[in-house]
Amino acid sequence: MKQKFQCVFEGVAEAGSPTLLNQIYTELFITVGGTTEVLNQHEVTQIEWKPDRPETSIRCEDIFKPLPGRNELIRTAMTKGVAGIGKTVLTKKFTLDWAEGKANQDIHFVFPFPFRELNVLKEKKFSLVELLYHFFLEAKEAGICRFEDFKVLFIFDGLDECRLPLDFHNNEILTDIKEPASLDVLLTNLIRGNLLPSARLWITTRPAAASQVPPECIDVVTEIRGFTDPQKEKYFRKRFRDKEQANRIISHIKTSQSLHIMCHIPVFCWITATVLEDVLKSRERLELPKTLTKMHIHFLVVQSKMKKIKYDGGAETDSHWSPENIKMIVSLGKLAFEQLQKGNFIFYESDLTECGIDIRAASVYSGMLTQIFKEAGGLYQDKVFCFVHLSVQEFLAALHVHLTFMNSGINLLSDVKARPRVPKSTVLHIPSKVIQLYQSAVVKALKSPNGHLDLFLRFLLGLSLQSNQTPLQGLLTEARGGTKMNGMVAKYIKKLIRKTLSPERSINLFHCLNELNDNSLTEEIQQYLHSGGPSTDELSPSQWSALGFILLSSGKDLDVFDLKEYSMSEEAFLRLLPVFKLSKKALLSGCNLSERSCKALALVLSSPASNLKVLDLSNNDLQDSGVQLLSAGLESPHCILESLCQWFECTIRHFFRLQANQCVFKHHQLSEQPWISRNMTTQDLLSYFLNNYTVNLSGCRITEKGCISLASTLKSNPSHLRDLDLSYNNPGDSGVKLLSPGPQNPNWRLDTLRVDHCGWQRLTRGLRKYGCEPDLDPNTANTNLKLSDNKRKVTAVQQRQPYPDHPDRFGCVQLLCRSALTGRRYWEVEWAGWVSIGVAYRGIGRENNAACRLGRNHQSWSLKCSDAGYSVWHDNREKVLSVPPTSKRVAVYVDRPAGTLSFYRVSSDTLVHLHTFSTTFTEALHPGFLFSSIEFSR
Ligand SMILES: Nc1ncnc2c1ncn2[C@@H]1O[C@H](COP(=O)(O)OP(=O)(O)OP(=O)(O)O)[C@@H](O)[C@H]1O
Repeated sequence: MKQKFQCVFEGVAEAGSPTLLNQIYTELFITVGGTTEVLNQHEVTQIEWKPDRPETSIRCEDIFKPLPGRNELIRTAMTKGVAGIGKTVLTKKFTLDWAEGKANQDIHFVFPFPFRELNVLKEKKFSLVELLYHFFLEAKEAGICRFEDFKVLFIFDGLDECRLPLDFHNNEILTDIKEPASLDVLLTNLIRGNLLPSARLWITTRPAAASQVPPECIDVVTEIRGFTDPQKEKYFRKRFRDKEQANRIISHIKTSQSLHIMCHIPVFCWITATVLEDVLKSRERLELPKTLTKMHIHFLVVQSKMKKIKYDGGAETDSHWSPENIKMIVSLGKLAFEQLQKGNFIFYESDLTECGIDIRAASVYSGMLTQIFKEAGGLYQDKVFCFVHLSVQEFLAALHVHLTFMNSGINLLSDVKARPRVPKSTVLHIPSKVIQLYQSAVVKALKSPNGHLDLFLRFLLGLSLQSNQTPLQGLLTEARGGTKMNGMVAKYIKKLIRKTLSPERSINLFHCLNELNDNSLTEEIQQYLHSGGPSTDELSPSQWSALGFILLSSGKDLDVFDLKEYSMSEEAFLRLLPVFKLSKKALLSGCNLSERSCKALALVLSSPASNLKVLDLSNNDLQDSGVQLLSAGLESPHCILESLCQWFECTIRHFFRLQANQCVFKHHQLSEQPWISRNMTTQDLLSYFLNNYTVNLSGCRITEKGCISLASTLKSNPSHLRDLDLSYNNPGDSGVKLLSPGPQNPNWRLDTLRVDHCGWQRLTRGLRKYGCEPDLDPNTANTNLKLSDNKRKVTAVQQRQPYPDHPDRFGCVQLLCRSALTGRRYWEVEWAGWVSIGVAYRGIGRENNAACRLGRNHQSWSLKCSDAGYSVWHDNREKVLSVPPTSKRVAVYVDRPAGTLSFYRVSSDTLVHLHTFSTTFTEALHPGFLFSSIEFSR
């Protein structure tokens, strides 16, 4: 075992020449939790274990250790992870550590089975013991047969590559390890625990295939999330022993944000290392690859160059697309595609010959194809082959389909019989034919139950970009495609995303849009999360990180991070932290954030990479404890925050402006500020704010308890505080007394203590603490509007109401509320039919013409609601919103001093943000309602 697992084959220069696993192995970030489920929620029972948040990470050797706080033994573990994230390498490292006596020594036998190798036994019958003997001759030779007496671990790597039906529901029950059965029956019984229940099982898979195993068979799900930033660096340092070279490569990677992000996937680190080694050597100034396809194209270019120079005796200046190379790539592409379609990842010599590949030449081309020899004899008397990594097979398969279409006009994805033999020049100029190629690829990929064409699809779409075709010129007769065509394909994909697909599938389609350089990708993701898509809880951590990854690599300007645009939930915030991290301005107002987010925020603020300058945290439930955590981040020398809008709703911008470059502030100006010392505690900092600036603690759910600590903070320092805003809290009489200037507080110089709008209702979380009940004004009501007796309901009716004439009465079918809105106000409206809900200045025109309607002038703002959808109106300009009107309740929130008016859809008590107007309100505002004059509704 030691011998077998100490090497990995990574497509190094010489065929089959190995790299020592321990030399390159870099720790991976693995989290515990998640589900095996990828299809619709209701179809599969969720496994009951919920991930502990923030995520629990575990080490490779601890996969089978009981989870903290749970003593149950883990029989079956499943490790999920996207392509190239390191699943196979992880299982190898686990096995090697065990074989070397470093870990898991309680296990007596480890039997690793790559699914791709089991596939070839599909037709045969074995007993479990025979299967073990077949693959592990040592066990047979040692005469071990009572496996139930030992602690045995089976590792099944690559469930996504499994071509057995795994029919858990209909396969017969098998309990005898000596009874022969088909491999499918053997495996399903082993996994169900009927066969050898004492064994432990470890299954690895790409996420899309995880659901092939019923969730109740899995005790724990772990996810490989790839390399963290320090791990990426470690990887390159291990890879390049020469310190100088490692430094150059690392700093090079850091220059491209998306490349740096992409390197969280180990296989990219490996490809990047191979590509960059070459890029940095060459004198050409190559643009760094930023997408999956680009990366693989570069990889191919590098391999072709290597082959030309090393094996074909070519010069560096010769074209690397020599006739031999082209022939080889065409053959490899054919092999990759044909075998991928069949679901094969291991090939025999005959498969290669069929595609015109000469084995000797193939072994030379070791970067692309690695020979593996089955040492244990048995099944593999022949040489068998596989691509160095599955993603390389998927890329070459896509390249083959692309080249075939571009060079001969044949769509390999269409039905063979339906392939017309049309001359290429004709086909390539028929947009519908080109689109058909991509559409058939999308449909095929979506149909695959285990997502085995997902990556292929991404590559195929990536190859349709002209910019990606340029480095392949020489292989291609000429570059084709165009932005218009790409736009049409993107449109088709977006349509599909709007259908309810599993998150896994939708995410792959987002990846596809990213490959197509689609510039509305960010909006598409926002819309996906907002409407129709999964609830924030339904997405697994890796799906969130995929979304984050797509957003980050989309190349879109993410300077402003407005959480409301994605989802107003703490979960979404924590999951989208990588996107937030890169922003300069973060708008997190009213997003249900709590103390948990403060911890994460503090980490970001104190990170040297943080760009954040403006942070709006108003209307969240941070509370005292959260603010304490946040302060730790603010104290960091790396924090460059200039404006923390309404943090704790405190107006302390002045302080932060002082810290615009806090390093300077910390090291130089500190000494000049006698009241600040380098070791200031959070409490000291708070005192500092309180003593030096106008403080606004409005709407912070502060009670008498909070007032006691405020008072003590103020007392502990000679206070200079002049103005304290405690409005929208519930300090109670005693709290107010504690803070009020008077004989009991002789040091107070407080001129103003604001305690307006206070009361118990202000302790409600979120915006509802600003709740009010608008009172409909009958004097403004149009005569086609009927008010209920309690003035809480208005209905548009055809019969004119006998209202007396009044100068305030509207000619169009609308009305206003009586009381003007002050401060912050929140109300909810239930609607039906066609209604515009909004606010207006009292002076809005009363005539019966379009310009007097809500939203059709500069004096009013409105949200139009109808079954067809929402749109917002102001100054006669309409913006149609993409959120569907799945609920008949909307909420309106006005912060008059801040100049914001927000609309939300209320769905079972949660608010989905629809739109926010930001302006300066110059007059008193009144809620108002406009009805369609044609369709009378409530
Ligand atoms: N922990 C690691 N340390 C160093 N290199 C790694 C590590 N994990 C993966 N790699 C590199 O990434 C490549 C791909 O890893 P691996 O084959 O384990 O991915 P995978 O998750 O099994 O992918 P797939 O689902 O496509 O089969 C490896 O060949 C190796 O070069």
